[in-house]
Amino acid sequence: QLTLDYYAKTCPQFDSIVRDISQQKQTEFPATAAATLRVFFHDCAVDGCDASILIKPTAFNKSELDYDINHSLAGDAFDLITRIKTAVELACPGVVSCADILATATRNLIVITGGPHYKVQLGRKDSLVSNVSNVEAHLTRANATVDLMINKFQSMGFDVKDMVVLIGGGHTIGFVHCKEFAHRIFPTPDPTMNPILVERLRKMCANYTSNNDMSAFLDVISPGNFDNVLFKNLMKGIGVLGSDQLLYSDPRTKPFVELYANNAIAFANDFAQAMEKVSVYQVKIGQQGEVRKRCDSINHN
Ligand code: HEM
Ligand SMILES: [Ca+2]
Repeated sequence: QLTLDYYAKTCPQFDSIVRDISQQKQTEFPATAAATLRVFFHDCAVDGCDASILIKPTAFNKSELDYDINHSLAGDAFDLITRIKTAVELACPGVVSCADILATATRNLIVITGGPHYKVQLGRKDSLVSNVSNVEAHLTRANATVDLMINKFQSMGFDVKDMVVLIGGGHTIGFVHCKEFAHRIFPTPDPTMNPILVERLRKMCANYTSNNDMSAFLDVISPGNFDNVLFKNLMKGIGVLGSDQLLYSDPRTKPFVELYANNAIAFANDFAQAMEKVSVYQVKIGQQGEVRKRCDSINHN
């Protein structure tokens, strides 16, 4: 089973290495926290937190990264994990899994950006496979219905309240590309979006078909701070992502949006608890996995 002090004897430097490099990278590249949190969620949701998302596609294997939703995962996250893995391998070769690095770095970055602390159990093994065909059943798109979202989270063992706190926490930092919300502003505006925001986003995204990089903040008010402001935004009709804004229209999810908008402490506590649960979702232990030599490829023995 997983334990909090898994590396105490075999890699006592683990915590300080992950902490220092996460801090450095976030200072240098402030998009790192959101990038890493999204990669972590996309890893855990597909066959558990086993670093399967980090495997690069090869000529012989279409990996999870070949799935279109995963094309927009940001490079800063992968770079961070490579940096940490390199340092950890120098200090304690062959001991620390990529899955543990990703889980721990994600927690640290949430704390660095102002979010709550939670404990990360350790001892995950890295996956022996990463297959593009495993992704479809587990991740949802920007145009998802609330029914679909509830179903997918339920299949992971998360109830509606967990789902709302995870999505609202996940989307309190980071970016969304124009193509993900273009249908809400062109040609006819989505009536649930505040008209001033519609105008602003229309200007920002005017050239989005020719410039695919155009993006907006998911939380237009406090994009760099890990806080409960996204929930307040949804109550004002200034959510950017359609699937986020729907959480305030559906009677099953609306009460939780209101709860978290009005209670920052409840948000912090419930988010921490839900992330602790995500972090141990379907983890591999013992012979179910390996400690990868490089995080982007499965070991060749
Ligand atoms: C139904 C559930 C969800 C849907 C439909 C969804 C959808 C999306 C979409 C469309 C984007 C924008 C991607 C882009 O344009 O590059 C995004 C970004 C993001 N998502 Fe989610 N998401 C969901 C749940 C979550 C959860 C549970 C978390 C974490 C706990 C999360 C964390 C993030 C983060 C941090 C970003 C910003 C990434 C960055 O700036 O690099 N999402 N999500
Ligand atoms: Ca996985």
